[in-house]
Amino acid sequence: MDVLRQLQTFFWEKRTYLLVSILFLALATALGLVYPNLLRILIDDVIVPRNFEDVPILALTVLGVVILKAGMQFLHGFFGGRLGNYLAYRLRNACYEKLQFLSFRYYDTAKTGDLMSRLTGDLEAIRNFIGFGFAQILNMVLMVVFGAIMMMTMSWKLTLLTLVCIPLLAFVALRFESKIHPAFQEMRLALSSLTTAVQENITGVRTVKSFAREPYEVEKFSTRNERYKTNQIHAATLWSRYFPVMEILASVSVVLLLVVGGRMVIQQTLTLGELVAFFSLIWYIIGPMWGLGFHINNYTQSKASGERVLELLNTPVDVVETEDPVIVESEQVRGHVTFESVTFAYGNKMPAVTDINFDAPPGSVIGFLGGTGSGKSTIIQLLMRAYNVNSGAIKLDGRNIKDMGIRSLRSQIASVFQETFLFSSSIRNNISYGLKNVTMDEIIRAAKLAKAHDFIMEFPEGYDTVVGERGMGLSGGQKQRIAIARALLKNPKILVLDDATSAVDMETEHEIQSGFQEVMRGRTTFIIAHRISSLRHADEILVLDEGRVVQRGKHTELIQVPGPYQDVYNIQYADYIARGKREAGEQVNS
Ligand SMILES: Nc1ncnc2c1ncn2[C@@H]1O[C@H](COP(=O)(O)OP(=O)(O)OP(=O)(O)O)[C@@H](O)[C@H]1O
Repeated sequence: MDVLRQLQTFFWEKRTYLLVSILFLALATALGLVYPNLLRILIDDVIVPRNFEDVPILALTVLGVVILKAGMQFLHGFFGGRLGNYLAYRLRNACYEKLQFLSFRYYDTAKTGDLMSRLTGDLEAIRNFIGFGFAQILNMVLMVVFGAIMMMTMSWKLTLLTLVCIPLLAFVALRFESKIHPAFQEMRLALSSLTTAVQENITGVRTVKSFAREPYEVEKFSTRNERYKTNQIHAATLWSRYFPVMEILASVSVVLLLVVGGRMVIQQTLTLGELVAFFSLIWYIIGPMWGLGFHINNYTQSKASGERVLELLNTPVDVVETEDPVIVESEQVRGHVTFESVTFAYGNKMPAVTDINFDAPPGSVIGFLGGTGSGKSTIIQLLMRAYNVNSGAIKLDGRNIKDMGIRSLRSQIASVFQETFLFSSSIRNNISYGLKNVTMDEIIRAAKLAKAHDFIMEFPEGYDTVVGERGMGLSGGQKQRIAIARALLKNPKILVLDDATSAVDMETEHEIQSGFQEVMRGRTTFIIAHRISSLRHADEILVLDEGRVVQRGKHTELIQVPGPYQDVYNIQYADYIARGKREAGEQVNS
């Protein structure tokens, strides 16, 4: 019920839809009670006394009731549908909004398939239950109550006899529910693992093919498909057993009624019309019992779905703004970044970075070098406040970034990451992503600086070329150049190049970097690179190892001292150094 109470806030505004929908369903149910009475009148007052002149009026009454009932049912469906759709619409928007604001920490462990199923299957279950299921459960109660009252007015003895069968029917229905519910849950899990297999296979199709793992993938899918099939067959078997059992039980009550009711008619304590009316009323009692298992199952499933959706909506966001965050305008920002004894760990793991200190005055270039997993990207993530630091402080223009508005901070930073994400839209939209009122000239200028203009113009549709999901149809280097153009267009005070030129060849890297020299002017730039050629012009280079700064200084200083920087230099410049030595030797010899 707590789930319902929480969901209530999402449809409370339209609660009249719920009330009206229930009201019309109750009216339709009440109108249904007219049929058995009409039958009674037909037999007792028309057929037996042979008053056939009343037949047309009775037929017209039946027609009127049918039309009226159909109208009520339509209105119930109409308002129920509106309510369910309104709720699903609000929940979908709320979930999507939540997904936008959830912290990076959440996404570190989130599963795409699971999130997708919350936004689709679970929302659908909630929509159905609030729109229809809830009213149906109330209606079941109404049918039993209305039906029993009506029966009482005819014969209390027969009514009690009918009601005696109810516990038995309810018992079977509940037993069925307790079996079908886990079967359905198992089916959902099996389906989820099936869709995950498909999703991962499509996403990782290149890896699968390069390892020639197609037969293994087919086998994996087939096993999961087999599990899904077995679950479906199990559920179908349960269903097919349920109905005959319920039918037999219901027939037993019908037989009992026939025996006892028939005797009462013979003894003239019940009219024939009343007995026939009783027989049609019995479905008012048995019908809801048949549906009991289904409705309870529907309720528990929707409740579980509601919990899953609410769990997402109630997930705490760990990076939050202070009560009164400082909002800085781009024009006021100078881009002075300082890290003061910053230490940070992901979850309960060992710190990813420990005691990081540096000062990056406006317009300076800071380079990071270090082996894989040494903490370079983590430093950048912390600067963007993707995570809160565990200790120490990160400052922008002397102000701790945790006191700043998150949007205001991030809008000062443009990043180009190792992995480029392009939206399935035109190249133009991808370059101008997140920016308003950008002219085509500005886009072209940024693309030219990123050395992307020429290859874009080679496409027949130029900047209007639509790139597919994950930037299909473009090479790694081309995607990266589009991402660089996107960052340059943002015109930020702080530029982050996280292995930004890793996917382009040396020559293009050189070209892009000469473009960078121009755009980096006046911006504080952080460069993460594996190639020394990308870092040699930095004002300060920090060499990291296992999250700690092990060397720092300028390129010219670092190559002089033995240490990791010199080692990397010696490896990357082996040819160059050997050539230098050869030339020096030749000069000495000559
Ligand atoms: N999202 C995350 N959740 C948990 N641990 C993480 C996460 N990201 C990185 N780490 C861990 O933090 C440490 C530093 O990782 P980081 O990505 O900063 O290294 P890096 O120097 O940028 O490496 P690379 O050059 O391979 O990109 C590693 O031990 C890594 O396993």
